[in-house]
Amino acid sequence: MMATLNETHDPALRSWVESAHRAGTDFPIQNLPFGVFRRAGSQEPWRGGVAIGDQIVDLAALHRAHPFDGAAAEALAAAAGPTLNALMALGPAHWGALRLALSRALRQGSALEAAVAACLVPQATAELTLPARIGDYTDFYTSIHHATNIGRLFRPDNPLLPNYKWVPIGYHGRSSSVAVSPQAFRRPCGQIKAPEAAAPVLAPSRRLDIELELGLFVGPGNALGEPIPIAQAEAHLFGVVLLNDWSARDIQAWEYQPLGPFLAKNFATTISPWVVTWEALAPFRAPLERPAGDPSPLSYLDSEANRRAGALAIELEVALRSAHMRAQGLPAHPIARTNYRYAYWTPAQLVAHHTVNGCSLQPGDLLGTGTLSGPAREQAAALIELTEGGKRPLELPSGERRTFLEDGDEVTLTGWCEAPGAVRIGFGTCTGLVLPAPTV
Ligand SMILES: O=C(O)/C=C/C(=O)CC(=O)CC(=O)O
Ligand SMILES: [Ca+2]
Ligand SMILES: [Mg+2]
Repeated sequence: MMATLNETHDPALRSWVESAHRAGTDFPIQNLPFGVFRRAGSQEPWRGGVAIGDQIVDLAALHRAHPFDGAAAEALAAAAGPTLNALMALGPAHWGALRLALSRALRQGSALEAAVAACLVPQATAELTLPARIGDYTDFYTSIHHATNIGRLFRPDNPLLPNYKWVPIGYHGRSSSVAVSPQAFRRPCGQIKAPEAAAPVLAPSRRLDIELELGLFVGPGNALGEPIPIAQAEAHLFGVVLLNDWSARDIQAWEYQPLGPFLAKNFATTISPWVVTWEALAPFRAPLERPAGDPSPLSYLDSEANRRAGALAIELEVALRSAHMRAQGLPAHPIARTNYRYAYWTPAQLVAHHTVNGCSLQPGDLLGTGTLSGPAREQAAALIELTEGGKRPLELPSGERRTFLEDGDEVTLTGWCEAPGAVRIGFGTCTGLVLPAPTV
């Protein structure tokens, strides 16, 4: 089941919220992403909101005004609380009804203009928190370019493992350390063993890296023991955020065999606060491109619809700003640019695979796509690839050089979608700041 184009995607729609039409806005009326917010510095309850232009529609306040009926009203009630789990649990019919009702209410000429205008909060006065209580977090490995590049560094003799083209590889991550942007976190300490050393030491990571990913928020779950067929997989996806899977490469290199990443990747994972809904992404679907000669996936991972339009074209960028650059007033410096459409496995395949053994997903679970490197060198989505394992430093506009992250570095991910006949929509930003390690 794939979200299809409808009146909410019409590029001709105009909102009475003027900032929704400013050039370059991430949040035109065709987007309408969901988040959880309150006024900054207040003790107000957290509640759901929808971004439009530079404003937030306060969904708790709107719910009290009872503007909608039926499924839209039920979905609005579910979105008024301190997490979006209840909304995510409802499924595409409810999500679509609420999106349509909000789109109509925000259009020029709407009879609900005054009622909705009374519920607007400027984004500049708000703080955002995690959109959902994340029960479980899984991180996949869907870029074959990343898998090949990093595999070459970790396993020179065997870069791309033979299972890669058959099975969507992933690992179970840790939801307790997923936080919303902007996140400041301490450089992790861990066991590190230099190649020539006889024994490891406990020390702050010196190879702290980023991973530019997307996060998929699960909607309705499946009962334990009941796989989700690929044809229904997308009905279980609520929406998409930017995700930075901060990674300590020196800790990782020593600990990861044979069970995979553990403490190298569970000290901080930053996501952007606005969840761009699955339905808002309908104009930006793309075919799944696989090199000729690659094996066809097993049938539970394959469908005509998935081959034709299972991928998503989302443009992604990483920018770095050091403490020195901030002091000099220099803007963040783009270091990589890529696109989600290069992924080897689609979101529907990830859902079908994750549940094929009967594993249950629950509303608010988070699936990381994996590092989204593209085929070209400047499309590498982690520093370990961009700098060839730390051998080719990047030059920053401040004159500094970087292999891995230094204390005080701030990394910002951005993402957006553009297509002919559609209005550009964006994801906002996902920013994290590296603080010095604790003393150990
Ligand atoms: O190939 C490896 O051993 C390690 C790979 C990663 O560090 C990447 C990982 O977390 C999955 C991903 O982001 O693609
Ligand atoms: Ca990752
Ligand atoms: Mg992580």
